[in-house]
Amino acid sequence: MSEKMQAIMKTKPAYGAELVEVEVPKPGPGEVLIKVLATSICGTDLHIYEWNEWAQSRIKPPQIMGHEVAGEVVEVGPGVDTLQEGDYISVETHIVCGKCYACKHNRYHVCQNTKIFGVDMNGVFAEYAIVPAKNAWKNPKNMPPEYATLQEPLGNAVDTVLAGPIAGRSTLITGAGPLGLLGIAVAKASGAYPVIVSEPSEFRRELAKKVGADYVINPFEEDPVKAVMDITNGAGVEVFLEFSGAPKALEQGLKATTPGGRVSLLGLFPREVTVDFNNLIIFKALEVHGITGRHLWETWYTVSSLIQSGKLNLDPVITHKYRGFDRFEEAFELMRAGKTGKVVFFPHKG
Ligand SMILES: NC(=O)c1ccc[n+]([C@@H]2O[C@H](COP(=O)([O-])OP(=O)(O)OC[C@H]3O[C@@H](n4cnc5c(N)ncnc54)[C@H](O)[C@@H]3O)[C@@H](O)[C@H]2O)c1
Ligand SMILES: C[C@@H](O)[C@H](N)C(=O)O
Ligand SMILES: [Zn+2]
Ligand SMILES: [Zn+2]
Repeated sequence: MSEKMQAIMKTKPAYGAELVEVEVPKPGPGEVLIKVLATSICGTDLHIYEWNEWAQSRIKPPQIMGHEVAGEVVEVGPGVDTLQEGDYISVETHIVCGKCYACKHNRYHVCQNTKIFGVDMNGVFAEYAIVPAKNAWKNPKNMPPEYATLQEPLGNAVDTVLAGPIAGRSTLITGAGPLGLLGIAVAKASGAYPVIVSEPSEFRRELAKKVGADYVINPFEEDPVKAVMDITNGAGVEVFLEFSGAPKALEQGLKATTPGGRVSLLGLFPREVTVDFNNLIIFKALEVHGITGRHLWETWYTVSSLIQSGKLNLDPVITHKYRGFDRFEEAFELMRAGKTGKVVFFPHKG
């Protein structure tokens, strides 16, 4: 007998999504079925919802949205010997080939054939979801689902913040959206000081303070470079972490970084950016990192341990919690308006 479930589905190639009732799927070979305990909205989901150019080129409706998740394995498909019913898991979203040059060098995070869970296939904004077993990450039973679902984006933040030494280092974070807020939490837990955050939204500057930022700056009202120089007695910051994707923030951050400092870039810019390489990078001997995805699986170990240490201040980052999906449109519109940190759904109402 088949069972039905609710799911947020991208039904049409147009703005928005629909709450639909569909059959609970059966896991195929190499897959498991999970009961979704918590699932959170990523900026990528918002792009799919808005149906921007990238989404139009990549997404093939109808498709269930969502990729950040915590869930319990309720059925195991043929050939899966790494998971069993009752396991409590999250999911690495990058499905890598294991065969390309990058994979053969253990650089799975830059696999040349990466498929993305919840982007290139059905995802987790549903009461139940199919997960490829090889991408499951087992959680300790006592980790709250609202934290466990944040591990995937936390992995992006961890790889950005911990791409070089951070303890005791002055740090500038540009952008306090959901990713930047997670970055602040990781930087503070890792001993960065002072953590200076540049963010134009007042709501998000307040969140940044709650998460632990030592100084917040509105870059539209004061010059972040001057503010950083004042705070650091003219030295500039040791570490610049870019989480905004704003070209201006990149320029300001490079100017505010001390010569010989470290720059880690996660934010994705809307277009090609122009940078004065000679004066802002080469003559300053900056160490610059591009950050993408998560190291498999080192980053997951670090994220899990940081959460279990109790040192990550995640509660202020989670601004909205919804039981069920009934109000999903409200959640997406709030996020579009920049009036949220992380938004978490608990799909089962009981
Ligand atoms: N490289 C990767 O693997 C990866 C993974 C996930 C997300 N990202 C990117 O990381 C970035 C952050 O993600 P998010 O979900 O938090 O995005 P977001 O758009 O919600 O947050 C960006 C924040 O930057 C702020 N901002 C805008 N202009 C600014 C400026 N001049 N100076 C300082 N702050 C400014 C915005 O007000 C906003 O709060 C995005 O660009 C996203 O695409 C990259
Ligand atoms: C899928 C994308 O949104 C995801 N956060 C990543 O790390 O790639
Ligand atoms: Zn994502
Ligand atoms: Zn590969």
